[in-house]
Amino acid sequence: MKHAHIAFIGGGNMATSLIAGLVADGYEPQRLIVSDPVPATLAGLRGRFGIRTVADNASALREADTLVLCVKPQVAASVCRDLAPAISERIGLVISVMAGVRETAIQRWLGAAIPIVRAMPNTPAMLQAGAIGLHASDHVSAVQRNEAETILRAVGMVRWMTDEDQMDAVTAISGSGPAYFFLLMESLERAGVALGLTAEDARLLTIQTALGAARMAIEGGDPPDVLRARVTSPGGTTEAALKVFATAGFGDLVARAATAARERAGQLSDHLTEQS
Ligand SMILES: NC(=O)C1=CN([C@@H]2O[C@H](COP(=O)(O)OP(=O)(O)OC[C@H]3O[C@@H](n4cnc5c(N)ncnc54)[C@H](O)[C@@H]3O)[C@@H](O)[C@H]2O)C=CC1
Ligand SMILES: O=C(O)[C@@H]1CCC=N1
Repeated sequence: MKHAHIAFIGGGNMATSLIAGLVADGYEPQRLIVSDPVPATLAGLRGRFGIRTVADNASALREADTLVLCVKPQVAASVCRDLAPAISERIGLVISVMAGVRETAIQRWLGAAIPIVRAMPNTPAMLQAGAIGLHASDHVSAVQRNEAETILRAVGMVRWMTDEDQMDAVTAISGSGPAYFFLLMESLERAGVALGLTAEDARLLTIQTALGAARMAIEGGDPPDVLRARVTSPGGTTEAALKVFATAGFGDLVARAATAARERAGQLSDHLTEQS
């Protein structure tokens, strides 16, 4: 399949992750263009990937047939309104990765009846190990869904959501999720140092353990509770540690954290929907 010409509006962390994944997947860099107001950001992207860059958003659209909105939700309205006059019929698809920004709001700001697919990737997309939730409304055709899926599949595993509200849950679980695992790694590493390991040993043992556990969960076919039980010898060390987690309400804490993330996505959405 011939690759789309993709224009990324905003060249920050998420755009960089997506571009890294697409280039690694064989996308021709010349088919990718990024606009961002920060010259150093553009220079970094050019140097790293050999893609094209521009400082103003409208000129990024000149040759593009697909637009990927990668700016912060807080500037979504002004960026989309400024883009509106540059939207032509050649743009067949808009993909938004913005957390908590509804399709109807994007449609309204762009002022054009243009097919919009919402995507919620995460930063492991840069290693093509992303977890991505997608949602499209009924008026997005199968061909357009397929195109969005092809782009996002280049950077990870894709799951379609039937209800746009579920995108806030995806944001809370996998969009923000890498940060939760990094927090656990940081804490385990610190604990290792407190228990007498060198900083280097604590870090390497922690991250290799995270990789090994993730690979077992993905490749082994057994669910995490079965894998956990296998590590936990009766009366042993793991049981002693897990009792501390259970007593402190670890499961509830994780649920509360995820709920806070989902509520924040909802707040962003309510706030942005009010902007005309
Ligand atoms: N970082 C993450 O893990 C994830 C982020 N997202 C979403 O991706 C979007 C971008 O987030 P990040 O990349 O993390 O933020 P970021 O701050 O790294 O990138 C945003 C970029 O937009 C640029 N920008 C600011 N104003 C602009 C304008 N008027 N026109 C064009 N570019 C402009 C900034 O210079 C910056 O490079 C957000 O909406 C966020 O909700 C979604 C999934 C995961
Ligand atoms: O923290 C955020 O708002 C974005 C969305 C998901 C990950 N990062």
